[in-house]
Amino acid sequence: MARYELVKRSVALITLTNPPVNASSSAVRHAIAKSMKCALSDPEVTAVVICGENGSFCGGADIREFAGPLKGPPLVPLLDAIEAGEKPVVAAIEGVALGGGFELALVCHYRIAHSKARLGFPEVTLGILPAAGGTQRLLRLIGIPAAAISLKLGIVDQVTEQNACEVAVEFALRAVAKPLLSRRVSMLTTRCPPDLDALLDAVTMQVKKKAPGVMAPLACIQAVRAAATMPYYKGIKREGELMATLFNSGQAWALQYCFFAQRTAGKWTLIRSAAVIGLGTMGRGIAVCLARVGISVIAVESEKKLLETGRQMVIGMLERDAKRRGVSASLNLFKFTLSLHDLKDVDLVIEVVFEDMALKKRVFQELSKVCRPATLLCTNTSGLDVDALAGVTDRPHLVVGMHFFSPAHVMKLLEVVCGPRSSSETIATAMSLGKRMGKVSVAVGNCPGFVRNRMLKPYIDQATFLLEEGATPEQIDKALEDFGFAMGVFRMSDLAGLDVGWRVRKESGLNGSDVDPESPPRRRQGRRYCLIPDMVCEQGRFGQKTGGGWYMYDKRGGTNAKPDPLIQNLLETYRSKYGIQPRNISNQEIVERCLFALANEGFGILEDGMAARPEDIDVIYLFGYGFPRHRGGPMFYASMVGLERVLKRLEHYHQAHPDVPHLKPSPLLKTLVACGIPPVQKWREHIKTMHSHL
Ligand SMILES: CCCCCCCCCCCCCC(=O)CC(=O)SCCNC(=O)CCNC(=O)[C@H](O)C(C)(C)COP(=O)(O)OP(=O)(O)OC[C@H]1O[C@@H](n2cnc3c(N)ncnc32)[C@H](O)[C@@H]1OP(=O)(O)O
Ligand SMILES: NC(=O)C1=CN([C@@H]2O[C@H](COP(=O)(O)OP(=O)(O)OC[C@H]3O[C@@H](n4cnc5c(N)ncnc54)[C@H](O)[C@@H]3O)[C@@H](O)[C@H]2O)C=CC1
Repeated sequence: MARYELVKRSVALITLTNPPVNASSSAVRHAIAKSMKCALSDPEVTAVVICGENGSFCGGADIREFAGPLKGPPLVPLLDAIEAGEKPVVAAIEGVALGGGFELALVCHYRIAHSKARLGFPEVTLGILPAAGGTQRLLRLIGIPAAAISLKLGIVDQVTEQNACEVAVEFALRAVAKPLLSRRVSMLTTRCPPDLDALLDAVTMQVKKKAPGVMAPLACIQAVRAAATMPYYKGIKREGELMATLFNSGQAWALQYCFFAQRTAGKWTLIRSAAVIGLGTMGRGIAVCLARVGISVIAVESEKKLLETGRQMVIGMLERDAKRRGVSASLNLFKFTLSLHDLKDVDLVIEVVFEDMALKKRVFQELSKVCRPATLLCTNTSGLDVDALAGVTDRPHLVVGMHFFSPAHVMKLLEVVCGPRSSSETIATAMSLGKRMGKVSVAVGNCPGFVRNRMLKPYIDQATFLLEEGATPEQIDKALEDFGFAMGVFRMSDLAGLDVGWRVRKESGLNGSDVDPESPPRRRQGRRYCLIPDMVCEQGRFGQKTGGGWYMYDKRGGTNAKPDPLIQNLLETYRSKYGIQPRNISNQEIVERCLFALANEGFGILEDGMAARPEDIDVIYLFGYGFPRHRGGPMFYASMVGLERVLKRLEHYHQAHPDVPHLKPSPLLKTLVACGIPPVQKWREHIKTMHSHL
């Protein structure tokens, strides 16, 4: 609830840690009290900085605790002790410092605020008033009446654009030798206008007119009068009396109820029950994601034995997950069945059977018959046409893709695939269900591979072409890992499984019996094609799960990748068979060809209207492929390299490899260069919205 650490050898840094807004719950107050005691008693510590985690200083008291008996250290003595301490305390304010959070900042001897920080006392909207000295201290600091900018008023000592905490630590070091007396706000005298009574009477009239019958604003005016006319110790007593009256009033209860009701209302959900069809690799994880957020799940398999295996896997995953999160496993939310007829009442179905269009169509036809008319029908296909599935149902507007990534209960990304007939409500429901499951949901258009996998193809193609030309999997992976990826393309493919892509290539006629026997070597469907990935799969090497793929592993499921002489051998034989003279390939060429081809496809996707914004593509790659965050995502990276350079290099590589269409610069990239290279946030202004599929 608060982290305590020593920084710069002599500054105690207290970080409030109570997400989402670091509200000062009883546990947080307890942690502050303990940390302050440590800081004040440690001779090494010369100054203290208080800040909040995740960009929020403190959103005030934990309003949920107002409903029960008051627990934990009371705030007033805790704050008084901070102010009275003999070591300078600096508040580093980012995000919000509201209510009790602002009161905490006011007892600090100095306040450093980020320029976007929000400070204030919203208590009146909850039917109470700032009752931990807030009314007394703020007025002593800024006088009556007051309205202007915090810095001018002297509420904060420094406004910064940088990390407020780092600035505060430096500030604290400089404050060590300075006297603290004048920094204790409760010791100041309130600056009052001569006509105080008239001013407060006028404000009272206004408040009565604007909010007739509402108690809290009137109590605030009385507290202001106390701050103006009484010494601090009497003023705070008066503030407490006013709070006691308000705190137990029906008005406070009603207003606090409204605060949460407003937020609960926003969480209205259509989905209480769902079904998952197919308990293989993906179905199990998806079932766990649903149950984790309290949705009851009917899980369907095709055979008794598979159902039992699936059941055991799901239960195991749920139990491990619950243990990790310190909650009890929600096993009672599950029903396992072999019959689709059990799905007649569910709100939503996610189909997760094999990637086979004929099979999926049969499932969707059957679902149309058994599910009630309002049930949403979703597919986890990794690339099949969502609209073709919608077309076999009686409700194409209620069909949408929900494309999870493996392992589904871990990976954050969810692509919500919008078919041309998916209704806005259907898309919105899938998006909000994704959010509810803790996913980062991105709406994408219905094109082969959608966004992530469509972009992955040119990226992987380039890597395999580089293999043909003379590179090794290790060299390519090393170059990409040096760029920032946790795993290079081959190690990542071994982890995901090579058979998935192999099956997709077979289905699209790129290998197997459907290949045109007249095709020239290393060409398919009119373009360059590398046969090496198929040859690896033909040897039963599917990656980690089979103990070998692009690398060798010590056992099936092993993760320790070692270069495999067998692959080296295969590459040499392949090159000599096709008369390829291997050449030295630089890391720069590896990174450029893989990443510029990736971004180039991204431009194509934007142009086709399959993603709404470059930001969407970057988020897909950050959360769905581990693109190094410090590079911003493929589109942002392209903008940082400079679009002109990306264009030139693509032109260069396309000239060298004219049979690789993915290297041909996309028209949108050319347009952006031609119109002065706008920043990434402005690209959408140059995308023809008439083509948008979203
Ligand atoms: C004999 C009787 C004697 C009685 C004497 C009584 C003495 C009692 C002494 C008590 C003295 C304490 C004085 C004090 O500290 C007073 C206070 O501080 S009251 C609280 C003042 N703060 C606020 O009013 C802030 C409220 N929050 C907001 O305005 C917004 O949430 C905020 C701007 C911070 C963020 O907005 P946004 O980004 O839009 O997010 P949400 O609004 O959706 O919120 C996200 C999430 O966080 C929950 N939440 C936010 N603030 C609080 C909070 N203060 N306490 C608890 N929870 C909070 C919010 O509910 C959302 O969660 P959900 O799960 O979605 O609901
Ligand atoms: N494996 C992956 O990394 C990813 C897969 N996908 C997609 O998810 C879907 C499933 O893939 P996986 O889980 O990997 O396959 P899988 O082969 O592991 O599991 C499929 C399951 O569906 C079951 N099944 C088949 N027909 C059925 C029927 N009529 N009724 C009930 N169950 C039936 C099978 O018994 C099997 O358990 C595919 O469309 C795939 O393209 C999507 C994203 C990633």
